[in-house]
Amino acid sequence: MSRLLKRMRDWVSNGWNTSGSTSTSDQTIVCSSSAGEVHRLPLDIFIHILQLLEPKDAARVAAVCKSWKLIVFDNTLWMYYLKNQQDGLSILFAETKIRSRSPHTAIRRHMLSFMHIYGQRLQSPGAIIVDAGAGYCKIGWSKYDSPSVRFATSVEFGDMESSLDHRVYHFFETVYSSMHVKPSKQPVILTTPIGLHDAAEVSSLQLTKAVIKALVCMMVPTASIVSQTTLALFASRRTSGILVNIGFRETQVVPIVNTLTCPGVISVKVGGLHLTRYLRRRLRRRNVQVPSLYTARTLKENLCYVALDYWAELRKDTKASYKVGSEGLYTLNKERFQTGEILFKPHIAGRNVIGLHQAVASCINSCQYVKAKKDRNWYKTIVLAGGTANLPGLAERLEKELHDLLPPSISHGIRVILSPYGADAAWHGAKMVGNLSSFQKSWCFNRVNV
Ligand SMILES: Nc1ncnc2c1ncn2[C@@H]1O[C@H](COP(=O)(O)OP(=O)(O)OP(=O)(O)O)[C@@H](O)[C@H]1O
Repeated sequence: MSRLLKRMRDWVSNGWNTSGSTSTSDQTIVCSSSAGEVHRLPLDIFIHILQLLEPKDAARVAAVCKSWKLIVFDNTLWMYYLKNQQDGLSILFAETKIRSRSPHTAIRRHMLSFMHIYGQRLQSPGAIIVDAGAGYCKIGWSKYDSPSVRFATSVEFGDMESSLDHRVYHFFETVYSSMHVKPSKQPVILTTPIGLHDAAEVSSLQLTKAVIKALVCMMVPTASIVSQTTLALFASRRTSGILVNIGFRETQVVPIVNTLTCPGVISVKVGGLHLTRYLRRRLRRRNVQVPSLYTARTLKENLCYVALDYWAELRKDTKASYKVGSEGLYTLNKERFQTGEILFKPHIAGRNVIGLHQAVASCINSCQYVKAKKDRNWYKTIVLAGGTANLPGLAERLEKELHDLLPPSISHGIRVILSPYGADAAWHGAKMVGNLSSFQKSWCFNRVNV
């Protein structure tokens, strides 16, 4: 095998195929004599040898003869190369399921040339992703592994006294200067809703206009604006399911079918900030002084979890400690699971809203008759995203509550899945979109500088 591989590498590096045609006498000699032993190999072994070559070398091998060209151009080889990259499964998912923004123009797999897709992905400039959540903004280039810059969104939207246009412009200036890129060099993907601190005062149309104005002023070449929840679902390699985003100030339960949000979205005004405040209040009641919300947040993120059975948990010793910087060691007991409990019983934190399990059950009831392509039970997959979804035990508890709440005919087969990316789920969904071979053609609906 290694001898054959070496010979193939030699053919490639000696430039037998530089003309790109199979009709020269030299190339005929390659096919009929030097390549003779390769021609006798079973096809799968020949493909395996090709897989050991660099993709650019495999592409050159195609010029040796017609039968090699057929094998090299076949999708099997290029799907292998795509799958073997970092995040290969996500790349294949993206290129086959979300190439087109509209699910109605989905292209069949056998009509795609994966060799072409591979080449286009190499040439793609990627995109700057701006996921401006209500609490935290995550920014990075789509070719990075994860967001490279994070900051509190409200801080960078600037002075509350200045005009909306000015604040949005200031925000994008911060984005580009922190990324050290010129706005005119890269397309941008912006997730919605944009977490402008006082968004209630501003209509989404006003905000969109201000965003487009800022991007035009900055000469951004193209832009794409996509919903956070749809992107978070993509990040778990799905196009249908119920996406539960536990955000900064609220939780959204969003039914998505074949990439489109369908009626039945439920918003509950409980988010990570409420859990942090509740933990701080409970600790103060025990005379534990927590100087800042930042400290409470750190304790929450490092010590809190969700109990599978709340009443059984109360009978256990659940003490655990955590050192917060120079402030010292904090010891939490029941607060460790009582904090997350407000997701299911918001009234204990003084919030007059329904619990997470009730919101999800209500969403399931309202959308279970919507049909998804090839998946009758799409609504039985519930994907948890957002920072608070990282609380250990949350997925198991929600699944248990749903089984208790819904009739067996509906609850049978329900699965609650944790997004692999937590708070960064929307960013990672945007990364899939921004690196697509079809990104600029299919997803950038607006050439903002014309
Ligand atoms: N490991 C963790 N455990 C518990 N909570 C966490 C963890 N990591 C992050 N969080 C919480 O998640 C919240 C922020 O979530 P996220 O970044 O998803 O919000 P956002 O994107 O700004 O909000 P939105 O989705 O509403 O726009 C914070 O309250 C943070 O404390």
